[in-house]
Amino acid sequence: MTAGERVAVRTRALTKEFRGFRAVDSVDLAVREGSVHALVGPNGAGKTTLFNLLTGFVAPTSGTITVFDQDVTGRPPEQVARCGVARSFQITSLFETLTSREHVELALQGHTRDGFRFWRSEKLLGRNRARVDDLLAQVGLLPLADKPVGLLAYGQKRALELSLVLAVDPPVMLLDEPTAGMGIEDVDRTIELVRRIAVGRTVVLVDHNMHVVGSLADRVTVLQQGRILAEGTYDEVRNDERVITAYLGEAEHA
Ligand SMILES: Nc1ncnc2c1ncn2[C@@H]1O[C@H](COP(=O)(O)OP(=O)(O)OP(=O)(O)O)[C@@H](O)[C@H]1O
Repeated sequence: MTAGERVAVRTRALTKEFRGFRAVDSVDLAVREGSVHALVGPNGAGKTTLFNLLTGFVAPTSGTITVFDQDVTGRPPEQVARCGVARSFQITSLFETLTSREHVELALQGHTRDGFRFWRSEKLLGRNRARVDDLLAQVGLLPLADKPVGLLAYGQKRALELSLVLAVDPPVMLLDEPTAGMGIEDVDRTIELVRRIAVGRTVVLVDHNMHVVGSLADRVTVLQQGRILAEGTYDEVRNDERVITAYLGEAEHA
């Protein structure tokens, strides 16, 4: 099997019940290595729950999850992360008084386990500094590296969050609504950013914005009431009658 045909993340009959209610119902998902795979669906379709299952934040009721053929079913988040899966968060979780540089330094230290070493060699500090600069440059924040995060614009904070996921250098990156709450300019900048950082990685993306999904996703899985309703390329799923009906239903309901 060549790279690109390998499956990075696979679920089989994955199910999560909350007091008898199936939020995720028998989901068979195969995310190909190197692809950007979007999870979409109307409100309450189970996207966030599936996302939480894939990262170990929620334990499944039944079914299995494998990462590069390694069974991670029921493993806690830190163990899933060790298998190469890192996630971003929808909710801004930054420290307003720390700078972007300090955030990335902390993320790198946490990742490399240097966090609790009070003495660190000049060489190590120098190496980390180059890496911090590189990560900040990748997300366009190097010129603002020493500004307290509280003074950054919303889109810049979201870019910083992406750099914190990148610091872990994960083979599989899960992005939860990276463009939520953004204006159109920031959305387009974030699309470019995700496209760049997706090179050489597998990305699972949840986003409500169909412009984002259409621009980035190689493959789209549409969920409805916890089940897979349709799957294919963006063009395939957006022309699928069942998908149109599901979204129209939601619009009418709203
Ligand atoms: N901890 C929980 N306890 C009970 N029910 C839950 C819990 N988490 C989610 N649910 C329910 O499971 C269903 C799927 O929710 P989920 O948040 O995964 O959907 P979603 O597709 O991410 O929706 P949205 O687009 O609105 O974020 C919903 O009906 C929700 O109310």
